[in-house]
Order: sequence, then structure tokens, then C-alpha cells
Amino acid sequence: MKDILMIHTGGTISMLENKETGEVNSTGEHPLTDIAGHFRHTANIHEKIALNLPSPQMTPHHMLQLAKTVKENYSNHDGVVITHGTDTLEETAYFLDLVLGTEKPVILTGAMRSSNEIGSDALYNLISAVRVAADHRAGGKGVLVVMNDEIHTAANVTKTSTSNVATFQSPQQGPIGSITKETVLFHHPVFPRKTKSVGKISKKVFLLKAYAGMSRDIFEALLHTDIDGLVIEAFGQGNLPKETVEPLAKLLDKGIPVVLVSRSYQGVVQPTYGYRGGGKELYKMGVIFSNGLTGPKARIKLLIELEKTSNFSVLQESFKEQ
Ligand SMILES: NC(=O)C[C@H](N)C(=O)O
Repeated sequence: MKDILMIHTGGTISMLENKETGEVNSTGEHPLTDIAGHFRHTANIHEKIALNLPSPQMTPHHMLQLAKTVKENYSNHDGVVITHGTDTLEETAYFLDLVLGTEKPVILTGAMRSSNEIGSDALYNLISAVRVAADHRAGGKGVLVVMNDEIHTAANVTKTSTSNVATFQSPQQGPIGSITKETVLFHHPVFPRKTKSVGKISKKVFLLKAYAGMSRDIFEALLHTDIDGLVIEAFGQGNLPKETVEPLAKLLDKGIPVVLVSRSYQGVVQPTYGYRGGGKELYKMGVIFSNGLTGPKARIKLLIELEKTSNFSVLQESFKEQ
């Protein structure tokens, strides 16, 4: 049997519902007691409580710490399962995917309903995650997310519903595998990815979302703020309101790298439109176009890259990678 390390970080999967108030919160302990008992026939489980945080409180510093914990424990285990709140699970998964170069399976999972709620997906997702972590075919695919009988890559997965247990989806390509009662199936290959090494997270990167009528004010404010980088979720193929162009150009002149992603659910940004604020103009100004990442994930990538360089060409190449 495989030796699987289970690292808990908190989130609904580690919470219980108060039956009187309906409130869901941590009790300070992991509620899935007798964890090892559930996996008697699947794997030997070794548990570690790294954090006990609702995931809105997760920061890139915690993610870096988690990466170090995983690295320190790789060699004595065949795979790792990390339990995590679903709100920022995709950011932690992507952070780990960028910085961990392992060939061993690293799986993140969580739950939409805490362990004592009716129809809880907590124990079910945990068991599924362990089954995938114990499967040698899950290795070499980067960090994976297992939820609701599906296997997703860290780069593509995103939380799409506030409460539905089928919340995690990969809008660009769908899941790469599925889990049935009998088996774990992989039906899509995963492209090789470049691993980044990072020793600290010290930069300040903001994320803005475009909206109809967005004015120059927020960009003006950023000109007077201490920032190292900016990610903008632009419209469609990568367009912004014309009013934002001038202050955006000033931010670029100050040497602040600006990465563009789309606020659309699917597709990539590209320099198509030639009108004022259109992608063509933004591209010529030196805005970096990302290849299909969501805003929060592009921000994670920029935070990591900026520890090494703020060189435009290097960043542009990095954001072209899958
Ligand atoms: N389902 C969840 O885990 C949501 C919770 N708010 C968290 O991210 O910690």
C-alpha cells in the first residue's frame, strides 16, 4: 500500500455545522476522526495539521510555507493530499503547481458542505483525493484538484458556484480525469510546465477588474501607491475603457509591469481591436497578455516572477507559457 501524507489547512472540509444556529465554523479539530480507518484498504495515511484557516484568510506567505512543508516531506511518501477551503483553493493549487517540481502526486481537495451537514461532500472528496494520490498515473501532471468525482489541473480549475458541490470546473478544457466507484480514469494528457523557484514573497501586486464606465481614478490612485505589479481583468479579448489608457501608460512608464487577463469565463486575451483602449493599443503600450489564466492566478504568477525579475521580455515569455 502507498504511503500518503495528508496535510490539513482548514476550510469547510475541516469545519462543522452548529445545529442550533446553522453557522459553519472550525471547532479547532479536524472533524473527520479516525481518518486512517477510512483508508484501511487504500493507503497508509500520515496526517499533518499545517494550518487551520478558513481559506479567505490564506495568503501567498502561507502558500510558500505549505510548499516548503510538502518539499520537506516528499521523500518519505508516495503522494500528498492537501485539504483546503474552497474559496482560495485554486490560488494555492496554482502556487504549488508553479513552485513544486515533483513527479509524485500532489492533490488538493476541499468540501462545499461540512462533515455533519446533510449530503456532505467532505469525507467523499477526501477519499477520492487519496485514491488519486495513490495512483501512480497522477504523478508528473503537476498539482491536481480532486472534487466531486473529477480531476482538474491547477492551472485551469476555478470555483464556479458559491454552494453547488459541482463548483470546481476547468472552463478552458474540462477535467483531465474522473473517479468512479471502481477506478480512477485519466482522459487528457497534461502539457509539461516550467517550475519556478521562490524563496520569499515580498512584492505588492494588485488585481483590478474592468467594468462599463470604469474611470481613470483608480489608475490615478495607483500612480501614488507603492506597487510592484498590476493584473487587470479586461473585457473580452483584452480591451479597456478609453479613459483608463492615459494613466495606465503612466504606470507602465514608471516601470510597473501590467498583466492583462480576460474577465470572460473562457478564452484568451489577444491584441485584436485597434480602437482607443482596444487590445492592440494596450499591447503596443507594453501590457503583458496572459494566456488564459484567471486574474487571481495571474496575480500569483506575477508575485512569484517578480521575486526574480521585472524584465518585460522575461515576464512576457513567462505569461505565454501554458
Ligand atoms: N467551502 C469552503 O471551504 C468555503 C470556506 N469559506 C473556505 O474557503 O474556507
